[in-house]
Amino acid sequence: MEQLIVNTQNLNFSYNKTKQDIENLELKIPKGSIYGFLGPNGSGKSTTIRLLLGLLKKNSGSVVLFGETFNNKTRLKILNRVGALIENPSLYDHLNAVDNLRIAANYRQNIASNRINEVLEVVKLTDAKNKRIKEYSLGMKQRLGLAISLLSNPELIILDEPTNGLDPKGIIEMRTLIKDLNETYGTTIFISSHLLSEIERTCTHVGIIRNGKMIYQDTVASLKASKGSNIKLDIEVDKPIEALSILRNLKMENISLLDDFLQIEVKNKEEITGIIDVLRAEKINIYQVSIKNNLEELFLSLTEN
Ligand SMILES: Nc1ncnc2c1ncn2[C@@H]1O[C@H](COP(=O)(O)OP(=O)(O)OP(=O)(O)O)[C@@H](O)[C@H]1O
Repeated sequence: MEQLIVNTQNLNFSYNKTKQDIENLELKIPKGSIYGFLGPNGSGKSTTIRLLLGLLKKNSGSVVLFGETFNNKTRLKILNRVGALIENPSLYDHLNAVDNLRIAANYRQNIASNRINEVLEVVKLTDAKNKRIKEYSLGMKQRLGLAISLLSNPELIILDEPTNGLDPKGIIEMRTLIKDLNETYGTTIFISSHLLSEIERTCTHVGIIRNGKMIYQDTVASLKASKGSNIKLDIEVDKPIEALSILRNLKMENISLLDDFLQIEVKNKEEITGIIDVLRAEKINIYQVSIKNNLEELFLSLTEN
């Protein structure tokens, strides 16, 4: 059986009596996975992370990390094996990366002096290590935050919305870094996001949370397999009503019209070429053909109230 790095059982928490913010949560993060924790805003991702790190006190249930139950006695021992980046890292703006890392290292136990250069290398900030943080981009700050969380060589890294606010370049750099850490060092990574596309690209496992309840938990491959095999298309044409009747005359099913778009469901990609050929032969101008992301639809249907 696969080893679980994080395992919560019947975890319950509420900020106040008016509502249950986390309800019977069973979070299961396998060793060596990149686990994406996905849910809309306010679904309970940050609260769960705070419960895992002992920053909030649960009402009931248990939190087991590395096979050990989290409590006052085991807290420090467990947290020594965890690195976390939650919200924006707190950095000293007027100091450079090396000094920031030195200060952070002083708060931790037994960090070897060469570890600072090692983590800078891992997050690809060696060339910028002497620059002051006020000259850093948000992406560089996030990577330095990650470097700080790597100082103690953690077996588990927890990242709360690590790509929030980053530009496309910053997002790609962070994504690559996460995958490299997982592949090179076997680090288990827990990453929260409200973006399915982010999780789909980076993660091996996924847990979907809504209103504090886990509503789906499996591998990303299983989630993709459950989306169904039909392909949904939107085709924008100049004469939508004519195009609709041409295709209906061909006995095509699953066609409808929304504004100037034909919405069609086909069984395979070859059918798409066939449809385009028929429409072009009838002098229908095609402006765009887009394939809908079925996974996105599945996520929405899972998370909609
Ligand atoms: N300090 C707090 N006091 C009271 N309620 C809170 C507090 N922090 C969060 N909540 C509530 O708890 C629920 C879960 O919030 P949480 O921040 O964990 O969600 P989230 O999934 O991380 O959302 P986001 O993506 O917006 O960060 C929400 O209903 C939120 O309003």
